[in-house]
Amino acid sequence: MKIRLIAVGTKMPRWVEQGYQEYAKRLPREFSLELIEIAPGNRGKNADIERAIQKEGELMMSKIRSSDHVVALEVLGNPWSTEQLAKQAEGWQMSGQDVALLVGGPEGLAPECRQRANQQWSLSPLTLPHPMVRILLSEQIYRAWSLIQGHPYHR
Ligand SMILES: C[S@@+](CC[C@H](N)C(=O)[O-])C[C@H]1O[C@@H](n2cnc3c(N)ncnc32)[C@H](O)[C@@H]1O
Repeated sequence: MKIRLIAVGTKMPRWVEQGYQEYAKRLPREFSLELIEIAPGNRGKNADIERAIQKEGELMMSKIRSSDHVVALEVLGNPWSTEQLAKQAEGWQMSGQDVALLVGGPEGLAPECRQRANQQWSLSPLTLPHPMVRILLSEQIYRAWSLIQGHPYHR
């Protein structure tokens, strides 16, 4: 199974890239995590925010494959425990589908991306900054893999 993290935001600070890579690089090929960055829409002075979200949504949709199992990261999504996440991940593996995890920009995901999602996953009831979401995701995906494998990382 390949997991693709499709996330709004480019040119992240080094600590974000390092934090994300720290866990993503530990995953094996058969449970790999790949990051696809979506350029944020224009939010400059007098910018049309609706247009920015729409543009992000179009770009994100162009990266999702018709065969993907799509999981939208949402504050109000399902608050899976690590054990529940590991069960979900086993189900994703058994389905034979690749997985697309969607992370939105400052105002969240575009409506068509929300509609395309097969599941919604919440990392916390807190609204998190999207760079931090990437790092938490790579750590939790690695933790779920560790749990499935019986690897000592997850105790
Ligand atoms: C700054 S947040 C957007 C906040 C926006 N008001 C919303 O409700 O979606 C940017 C993105 O990070 C992700 N995100 C933020 N907090 C999250 C959480 N607690 N659980 C899951 N995803 C979260 C979502 O994908 C969101 O679209």
